[in-house]
Parts: sequence; structure tokens; C-alpha cells
Amino acid sequence: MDVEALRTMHIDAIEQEYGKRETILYALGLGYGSDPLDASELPFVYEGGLRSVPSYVNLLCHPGFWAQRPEFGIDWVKILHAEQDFTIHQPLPPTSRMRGEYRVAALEDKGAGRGALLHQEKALYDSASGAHVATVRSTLFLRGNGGEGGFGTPPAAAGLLPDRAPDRSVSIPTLPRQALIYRLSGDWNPLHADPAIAAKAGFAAPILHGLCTNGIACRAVLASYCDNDPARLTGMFTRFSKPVMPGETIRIDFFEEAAGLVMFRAVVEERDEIVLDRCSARYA
Ligand SMILES: CCCCCCC[C@@H](O)CC(=O)SCCNC(=O)CCNC(=O)[C@H](O)C(C)(C)COP(=O)(O)OP(=O)(O)OC[C@H]1O[C@@H](n2cnc3c(N)ncnc32)[C@H](O)[C@@H]1OP(=O)(O)O
Repeated sequence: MDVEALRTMHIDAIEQEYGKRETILYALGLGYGSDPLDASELPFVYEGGLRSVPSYVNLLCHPGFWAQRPEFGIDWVKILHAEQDFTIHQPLPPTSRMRGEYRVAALEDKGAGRGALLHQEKALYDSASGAHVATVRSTLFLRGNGGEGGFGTPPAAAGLLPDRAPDRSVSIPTLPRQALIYRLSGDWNPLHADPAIAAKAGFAAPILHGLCTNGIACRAVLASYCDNDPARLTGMFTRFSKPVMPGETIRIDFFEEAAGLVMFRAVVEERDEIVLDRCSARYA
């Protein structure tokens, strides 16, 4: 891996316009609309009073799967999404044009054979007003690298969940084709679609995007703590601890820690395995 190329990497600001089609497609990728009689979530998939799921900031103005580019020497097939954090400064409009300023913030070397963590940051601005809409931090686990050095200061590790029964749980099923719908919103990594690439990465089948699970968690937070009003969600952190397979049911366990702060984990019900851990959401 060329650590110096990563440290000095520059990506020009990215402009992205999105309309009702993109906003609705993203929500469909998270499974919204699965109950035609449930009017509470309809505004996320219907143009009458359309609302944006706040976690869409994760995808907007993203430079794409650049880690595949050969000049960085990253073993890209082995990349897994490790953490995702977003802070909303202004509610995300259901249609708009955004500008994203993106940088690689740090490379955390775990040692030869143990991998490396690549920390990225994106600032999202409304193109017309210049208002700062969101700050997004994203960490990739480079399983096929490590022992080659690092740079920058990684973010502090997230705290453990309380050791007690959850205050509330919500189960959300996914479809076997969930990843194939979700990828249309912008993450074209073949790991989530092509069985041959999934096998090279060590999986029996294509796995679900981390950011799809993240968006499903966001959906559960909105329904459980924000009355499905996206303007009330101010931030969310997730750590991806195990892969999710499309078609599995994700149960989100919530721990109410303080006014406006809920911690949570996600468990795949079929395997009773924790797939998101040490997570938190902030809301007003
Ligand atoms: C829009 C365009 C977007 C572009 C993005 C493109 C990428 C996406 O397409 C890719 C995906 O979505 S992949 C799907 C989602 N992610 C996953 O499924 C990963 C799930 N996690 C794992 O499998 C393991 O945690 C695993 C494998 C990550 C680590 O497990 P282990 O190897 O067993 O690690 P372990 O021995 O437990 O710990 C080693 C050190 O690493 C730290 N660590 C572990 N998991 C971490 C995580 N998830 N985040 C941050 N740090 C983590 C441990 O703390 C430990 O550190 P230390 O040695 O310092 O104590």
C-alpha cells in the first residue's frame, strides 16, 4: 500500500443534485414502504409531503469506491466498512443540490497481518446557500493491509453499551435483494452483488452494505424516538461488528441513556449475532 499517496491524496469538491427519485430510491433501499397500510413511514417513499432519511448524508457527494484505484495498492476486495458517524447541522431537504468536501483524515495501522483503519471525513454544504448541512466520518477496515505505517489522529474509540436489558427493541426484516436495491443509491462495490467477488473476500454470498444497515438503524431511531420527523435527528454513530446477509432480520436494541441520547446495538435475529455495536443517536 502506498501510504504517502493516501496521505497526500486530494479529491476536488463534488457537487450532487438529488430529486424525489433519488430520495425515494434511497428509502426503498432501506426497506421503507414494506407495509402499504403504514402511513407513518409513507412520506419517505411518496412525493406527497416527501421527507429525506437523514442518513442519506452518508452517500451524498461521495467520491465513489476510489480505494479500488491501483495507485494506492490497497487490497480492495478485503475492505469492510468499520464505522460511520454523521452530525446533522441543518435538516436535509428532500430535494436539493449539495457540495461535498472530502479528505482522508488518518490511517491507523493495526500491524502486519492485523489490518489498518482508513478514516475519512466529508463536509456537506448546501450549494445554493453555502450552509453547512452535515459532517460525515467514515472508517474502512483494510483487512488485507497493515504493518505499513500510518498518519493522522484517529477518532476516540466509542464507549461500550450498558450491561442491562434494552429499554426498547424494534425488528426490521430485509429482503434477499436488499443490497441490489440499495447499491443503486451510490455504493457500487461488487462485494454486495457478485458472488465471485464475495467468495474472494471470504464470504459465502454477497453481504449487505454497512451503510444499508446504518440506514435501517436510522429508520428505527426515527420511528422510535423522533416520531418520524427527520428534523429531530441530529446525529448517529454506528460500528459494524459483523456482516449482515441480505434477507436477514435486524433487531435494534435501544438503551435510553439521557434526554436526547440513545445508545443501541443491532442483532441479526436468525443468528443471534451482534452486527452493530457501541452505537448512539442524538435527537431533539
Ligand atoms: C458511497 C460509497 C461508500 C464506499 C464504501 C465502500 C465499502 C463498503 O461497500 C463495504 C461494506 O459495506 S462492508 C459491510 C459492512 N461491514 C462489515 O460487515 C464489517 C463487520 N465487521 C467485521 O467483520 C469485523 O469487525 C472486522 C473484520 C472489521 C474486524 O474484526 P477482527 O479482524 O476480528 O478484529 P478484532 O480482532 O476484533 O480487532 C482488531 C482491532 O481492530 C479494532 N476493530 C475491530 N472491529 C472494528 C470496527 N468495526 N471499527 C473500528 N475498529 C475495529 C479492534 O478494536 C482492535 O483494535 P486494537 O487491536 O487496537 O484493540
